[in-house]
Amino acid sequence: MTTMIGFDDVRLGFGGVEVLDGVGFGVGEGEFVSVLGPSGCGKSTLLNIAAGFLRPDSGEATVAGEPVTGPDHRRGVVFQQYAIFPWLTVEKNIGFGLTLRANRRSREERRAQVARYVELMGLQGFEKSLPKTLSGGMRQRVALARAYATEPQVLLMDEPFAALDAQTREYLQELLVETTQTERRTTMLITHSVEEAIFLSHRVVVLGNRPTRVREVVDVPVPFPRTPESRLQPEFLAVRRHLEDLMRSESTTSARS
Ligand SMILES: Nc1ncnc2c1ncn2[C@@H]1O[C@H](COP(=O)(O)OP(=O)(O)OP(=O)(O)O)[C@@H](O)[C@H]1O
Repeated sequence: MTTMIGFDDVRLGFGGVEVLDGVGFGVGEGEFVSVLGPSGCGKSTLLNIAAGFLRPDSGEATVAGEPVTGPDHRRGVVFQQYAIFPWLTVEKNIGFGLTLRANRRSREERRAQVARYVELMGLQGFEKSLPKTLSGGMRQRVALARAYATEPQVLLMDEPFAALDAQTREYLQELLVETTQTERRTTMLITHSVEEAIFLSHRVVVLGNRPTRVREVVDVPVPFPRTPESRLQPEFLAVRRHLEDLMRSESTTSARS
């Protein structure tokens, strides 16, 4: 499998405190990989390195085989806080990336692409709405639609559902898992939720405590298509138990140190 997102011995510290201590793993083409780890272990830092917002002290991140040296419109990023423009309507937000030079499309293509992602994210009827009139869950659907609409090489998602209530969060996980089954974009997702990581991913990368390395990479043998019932399958429950044990042992280690 071609590696689309790669971390090779990535090290980074802040003000003399070592955070990432030689992190290495890859995300294959079309793969969905979640990154779990104790609070403050450097998950967001890792994502920011892949996005080109931060440079490692040593080691390298690559996207599609090229070293990451700075931000690039071919990477779609979704954050916890709504990364959408409050002054643009839903459809203008979704189409925004398609007006930029790197991803520019004709007006017709833009219209078709926006309509496609409005539909995939269930935003029909809200095309002309402004973000302030939408619920938190709908705003995140706009952010996802905008990230997908440019058909990026890779998608990088940092806790996209963390600010949402439990029910909305589950609904968006279901919407995202459906989308990934039709879109197959290489995706790296940062999350605190074991359940979310399993439900969405082919594999889960577990990071350890600072100074941080990869503790384990866990395959998720839950078949696709995934549905709400997948959460009850024995394979799902077995992976959940394993990941919860790993996370628990990491938090015990950190409490002792
Ligand atoms: N720009 C920065 N300057 C100084 N320290 C930073 C900076 N960014 C992150 N850190 C520190 O690096 C460590 C890792 O932060 P990061 O946000 O990547 O962790 P995280 O695993 O995503 O955390 P959480 O799970 O709490 O969201 C933390 O101790 C944080 O305080």
